Amino acid sequence: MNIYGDWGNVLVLKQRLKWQGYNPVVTEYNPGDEFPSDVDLIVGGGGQDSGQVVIQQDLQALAPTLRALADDDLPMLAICGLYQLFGRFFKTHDGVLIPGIGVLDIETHGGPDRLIGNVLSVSSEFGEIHGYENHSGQTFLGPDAQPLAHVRKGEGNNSKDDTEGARYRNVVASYLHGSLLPKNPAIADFLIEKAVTRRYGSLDPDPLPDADLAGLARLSELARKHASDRPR
Ligand SMILES: NC(=O)CC[C@H](N)C(=O)O
Repeated sequence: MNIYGDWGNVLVLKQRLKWQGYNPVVTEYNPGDEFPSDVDLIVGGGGQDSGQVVIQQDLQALAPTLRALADDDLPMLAICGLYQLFGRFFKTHDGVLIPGIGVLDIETHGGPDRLIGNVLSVSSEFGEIHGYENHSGQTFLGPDAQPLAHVRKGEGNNSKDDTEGARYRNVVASYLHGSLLPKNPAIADFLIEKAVTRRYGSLDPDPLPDADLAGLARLSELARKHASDRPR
């Protein structure tokens, strides 16, 4: 799935890998496709309730593979609608029960109101995380799920606690679109580091000239600043 610019996450991972001297190959996956036998990183976006219903059967068929890969420390990024389906289930506001794949110990209940707006959250791993949320689902973490971050502005997982997203091994899950990674390169670099070290044993980036590095850091800083100045 892909909504509110989530494809930007793929572009960021691709570009940052290229800057580090790697040659990433992106394989798009749609329901019914053959699942690639050899993957280093899985990225999935959000979707409307109807889109989640469309993919559910295929996702269930992939569940054992995805659970095994997550347990084998494959890095994954799951945003919003896919984040919900990485959990136990999403029960929509209309009462439709969409089963999840149980990578994450979470459950999601659709509410009458949508949680919409810019979000600022803080994570001990990644610092400040900026993004945009738009969901009816209220997600609650079970004892085996860790939150990705704690919300300072906005709603996050639900309107009751201040958690946002979830973490499991090298799986990063978040409600935040925008897309997430251009404004939060620390998460992109975490996923890249895990993918590359899992395959090659170590990350050995080509050094970028200082001027390029400074320019790149300035761009993502500008994006973060712009996001943080936006009203909710
Ligand atoms: N932005 C999304 O991916 C929405 C997810 C889900 N359909 C919800 O509304 O909660």
